[in-house]
Amino acid sequence: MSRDDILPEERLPASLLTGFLGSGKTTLLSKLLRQPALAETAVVINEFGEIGLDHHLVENAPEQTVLLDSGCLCCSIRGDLIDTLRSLFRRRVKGEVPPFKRVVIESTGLADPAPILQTLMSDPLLADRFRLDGVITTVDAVNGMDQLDRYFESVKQAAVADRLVLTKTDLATPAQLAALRARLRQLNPAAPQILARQGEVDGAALFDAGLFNPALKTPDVQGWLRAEAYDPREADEDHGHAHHHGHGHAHEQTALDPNRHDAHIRAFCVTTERPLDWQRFTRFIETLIARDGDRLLRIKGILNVDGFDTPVAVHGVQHLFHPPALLPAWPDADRRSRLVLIVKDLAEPGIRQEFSAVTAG
Ligand SMILES: Nc1nc2c(ncn2[C@@H]2O[C@H](COP(=O)(O)OP(=O)(O)OP(=O)(O)O)[C@@H](O)[C@H]2O)c(=O)[nH]1
Repeated sequence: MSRDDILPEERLPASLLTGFLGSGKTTLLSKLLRQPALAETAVVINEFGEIGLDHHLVENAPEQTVLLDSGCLCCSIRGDLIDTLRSLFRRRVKGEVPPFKRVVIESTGLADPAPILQTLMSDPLLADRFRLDGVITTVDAVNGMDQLDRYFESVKQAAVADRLVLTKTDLATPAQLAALRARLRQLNPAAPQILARQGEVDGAALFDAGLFNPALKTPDVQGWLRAEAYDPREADEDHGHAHHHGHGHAHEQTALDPNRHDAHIRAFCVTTERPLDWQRFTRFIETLIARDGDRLLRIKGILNVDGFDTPVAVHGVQHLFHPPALLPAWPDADRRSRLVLIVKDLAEPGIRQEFSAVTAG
């Protein structure tokens, strides 16, 4: 790892828009694309049922939209996604498509987000040209509860989100909305919950969720990591645009109903004040990946590494880790290493213990 590993900011941001079948992805996207700030956006759509609406969207933005129609994004067509994104970039360079500044990949409602994220991270050409801006997950305010109960994919999509958009809020009762929000906050404490009606939301709340914020021209560690959201003392605080009336509903993950899929997911943050020995940290991560890679839905972190004046950012999805990036500066006076983990069927205390061992004298 060296300064050469600093991620180039000029790569195009790519957002993954996911969410259960019929949860309002296309409605949201078609409204978003009408916002001036998102005018220069290319869209890659994975068709899977409900063709009519998606075609409507394609008609709205013919040159910037590429349709992937070979089935479910998460299984066989990873190669297609690679080819599509590569070709989109080539066409952009040749001037065959408008010079888009960001990409949104709309996945099928049944997709597991992990392979899509891995594709962006692992294909060398794509990783040179695109950077993951964030995962945006739509959750139906009326049917979301039931979908979370019944489909583990739906839980996963919500758990790994950087932004949660609660759709169809015009149809939900206040009680439905409050219950869903509390559940989502427990599942994913860090993601701001944005309320949408007929796809109307402020695009600024959904994009630029990544580590590199072009507007700030500097890494936005807080916005990306949101490590404080995992602190139990902060758990009742309002995140993002959420308004809830803290009656103690979101704090302790221990209260999870064991019969729910949610009980398989843990989202937590491990921290340490002591600078980390890079080799020991690497061993810790490598062991974790080798043993539990399938269960690491997402890891993000900022590390204070012994011998480095500035922090190192790490980001991984399951077995795949992005090359660590040495950032130009610490964002503030807080020099603690912070590692956020979203895991499935992995015991939090065990990981905490292993992480402490990395930092033990
Ligand atoms: N009342 C109401 N209806 C909505 C809202 N958002 C979406 N819908 C409707 O819900 C249905 C599904 O919306 P889509 O945008 O097609 O959902 P999707 O997630 O793209 O669906 P798939 O591509 O099939 O997974 C459509 O009939 C939309 O008009 C909303 O905020 N309020």
